[in-house]
Amino acid sequence: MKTVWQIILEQYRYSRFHFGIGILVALLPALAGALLLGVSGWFITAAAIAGTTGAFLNIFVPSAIIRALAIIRTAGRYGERVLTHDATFRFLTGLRDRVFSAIALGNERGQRSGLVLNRLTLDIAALDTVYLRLVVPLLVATILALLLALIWWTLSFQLFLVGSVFLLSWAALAWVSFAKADNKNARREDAASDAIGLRATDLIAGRRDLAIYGGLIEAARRVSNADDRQAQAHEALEVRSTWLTAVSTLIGQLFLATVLMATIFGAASAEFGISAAVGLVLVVMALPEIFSMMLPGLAGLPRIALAARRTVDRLRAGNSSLPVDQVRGNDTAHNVSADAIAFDKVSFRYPGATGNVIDGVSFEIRPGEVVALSGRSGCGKSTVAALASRLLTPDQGQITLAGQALNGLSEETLRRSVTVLSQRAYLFNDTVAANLRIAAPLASDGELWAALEMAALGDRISRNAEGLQTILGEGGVGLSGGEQRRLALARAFLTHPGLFILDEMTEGLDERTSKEVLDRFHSHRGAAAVLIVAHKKCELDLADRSIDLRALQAASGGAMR
Ligand SMILES: Nc1ncnc2c1ncn2[C@@H]1O[C@H](COP(=O)(O)OP(=O)(O)OP(=O)(O)O)[C@@H](O)[C@H]1O
Repeated sequence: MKTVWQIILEQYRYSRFHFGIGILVALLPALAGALLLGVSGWFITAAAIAGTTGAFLNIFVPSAIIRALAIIRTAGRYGERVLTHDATFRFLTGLRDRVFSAIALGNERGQRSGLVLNRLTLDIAALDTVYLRLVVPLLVATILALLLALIWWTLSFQLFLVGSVFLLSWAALAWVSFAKADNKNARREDAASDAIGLRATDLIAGRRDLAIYGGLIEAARRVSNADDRQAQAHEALEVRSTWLTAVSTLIGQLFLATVLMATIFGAASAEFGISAAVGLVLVVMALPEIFSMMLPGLAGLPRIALAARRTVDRLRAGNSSLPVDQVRGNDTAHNVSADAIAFDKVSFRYPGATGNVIDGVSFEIRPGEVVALSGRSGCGKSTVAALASRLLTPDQGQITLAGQALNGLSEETLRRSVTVLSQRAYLFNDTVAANLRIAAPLASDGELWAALEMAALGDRISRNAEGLQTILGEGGVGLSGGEQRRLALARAFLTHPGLFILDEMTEGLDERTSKEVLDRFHSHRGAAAVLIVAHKKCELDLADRSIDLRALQAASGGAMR
């Protein structure tokens, strides 16, 4: 529950004004609603008594008060919806920003994207309710309870005693919900939801292989099992929520009956008048409804706690991975006399691995030079490429780009200075132009056509009636593997970086197409230096110099894979 408090505190700090005004405005309709019932009850009874006894009763003041309270309640409800939702959405907007940057900085690298997306959606939806369903109703109920206790105290000690017992019963119910939240079933429901997402994705993405090897039914059964587990956990949480509502309703009804008795005795012993007694009973009638507003928040606590813990972890990891000023700095990698990139005794170990995959590696690539990185499969070539583009951060040693520490560069400078071309270049479900403008948002149509020409894709795209506005399917469907790679090449040409990193760019292409794509790249890369993770002869042929990573590791005395 500590992390739930942390999230509440974060929201309070994010905007104290919106946090406070939401609670104040939520208090108005609750207070006006309770008073409306009380004053109406008193007024109707007093009018009835005046009618039978012929006593004088000023009907104008109470009527005006009733009308004013009705207006305040209606306007307050509207204001409450607007302001509490506004406070929540403002906070969530800021939170999403920070969570997305934490994910972008790679804190959940290694986890499958479907899993990250599923958790992110569930977590943000759960945190959505913290202020609206937990903080606001709990504070409103507490403030009203204190006000009522004060009124009872001034009217009758007996009434105060009875009222306090019931208010404390509700407080105990809220405390038990906090202290004994059903975290086990919340975790079970969460794990089952993850499993459904992952298994369903596998089933859909791998349906061809599953059909070939006869695994479709088993894969479907695994999705269905996860669904059953989620339903069981969900049911257990719902049973708990139903119990909570039942106990709260029971407290409310007992409360009403007891206050009714206490006021009857109070009126009978002339402690207070009959009209005031009816008013008091009606005020109390409003309480169960006000207290029931906090039930959805209390019932959802286990899920909220899970989401809060994961979000706080993400934010912590995000803060520790790269200081914000490094991400947003306005530095430039422009020292033309320095090497395009230099590794100095760089070591890296994957989390959970037993040893360093890269161990004390040093090499440099001079401006304009094309260097091929070779070595047997699994020796760490792609890891070096990921380190060079700061997708991974070294555990030891230093990497410099144009003489500046890679770690100290802003994200913007880094992405302008280094372009990575890999076999996984993703093509979005959007127009050709939009896919290209990811690299250069301000590029004109003419520049896009020029880049397509350089990548030998101009003819293919101009054959479509829509030209640059042709929609590509998800993942670039509609273009062949070679054409998709060329589109990624055109996108890269729009960036004009100081260093290109080619990691298995021609993977999956035949020798002829690979050579064509590489030749295109070579003749239009300009003055940029190139680091190629080389698997094919045509990639080695392109290079001015070749580095054998295994030999390099052995020379530095590092581990040999
Ligand atoms: N995310 C990861 N977590 C843990 N280990 C990893 C991860 N990625 C790669 N490895 C391990 O690190 C080692 C180096 O992987 P890397 O992909 O860099 O090798 P490579 O030389 O590029 O291989 P290939 O030529 O087959 O593509 C391998 O043993 C691999 O299993």
